[in-house]
Amino acid sequence: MHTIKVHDKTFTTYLSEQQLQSRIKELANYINRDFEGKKVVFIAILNGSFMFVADIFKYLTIDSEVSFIKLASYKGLNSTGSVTTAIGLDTDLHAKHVVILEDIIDTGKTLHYFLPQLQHQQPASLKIVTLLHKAEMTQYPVPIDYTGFVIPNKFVVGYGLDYDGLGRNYKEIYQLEEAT
Ligand SMILES: O=P(O)(O)OC[C@H]1O[C@H](OP(=O)(O)OP(=O)(O)O)[C@H](O)[C@@H]1O
Ligand SMILES: Nc1nc2[nH]cnc2c(=O)[nH]1
Ligand SMILES: [Mg+2]
Repeated sequence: MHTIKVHDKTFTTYLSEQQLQSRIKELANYINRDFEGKKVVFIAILNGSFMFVADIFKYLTIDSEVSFIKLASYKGLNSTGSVTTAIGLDTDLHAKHVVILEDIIDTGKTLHYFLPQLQHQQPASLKIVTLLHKAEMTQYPVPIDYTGFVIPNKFVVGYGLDYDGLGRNYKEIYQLEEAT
């Protein structure tokens, strides 16, 4: 088991690079199958999703556009209770097939806040992909269509996910060590 230190906290390996990459390839294949012959606009939610989006995109074989938006709700280890939009949507989604790409769905607040803004544009279809889902924490209903891994209620970093701005630059995902 490998440990890393991010700020004042210690994290241990939870998902290896190999586990992540093979699951991401599977997710891409489901999307390729389900949207065969269609064009899809992927909406990537920054910052956390940047590595996931870069990797899943390499496995897509359908016509794929991408548009980035920046939402944030977390400070340190906890949800702040409010979601802010720092970079908004610049793409018209009317009658398009839209797929949201998230790194993690935890309380569900971020997407619960954002989904009505997308639905308002009346896309032809709207699906959600998340690499990680902290299922036992999700209090806001979010209709997830594709999940990489259901994970326990422990704070994770790496592979795009941060703890107070740091820790995004790892190929693996790490879990917070319990205080003893
Ligand atoms: O389901 P929720 O409880 O809303 O949590 C999920 C959100 O939290 C993280 O973003 P964060 O606010 O940390 O912003 P970041 O991606 O810029 O780190 C993550 O990328 C999701 O967007
Ligand atoms: N880095 C990180 N961001 C999150 N946002 C919501 N849950 C988490 C988590 O466990 N880790
Ligand atoms: Mg964050």
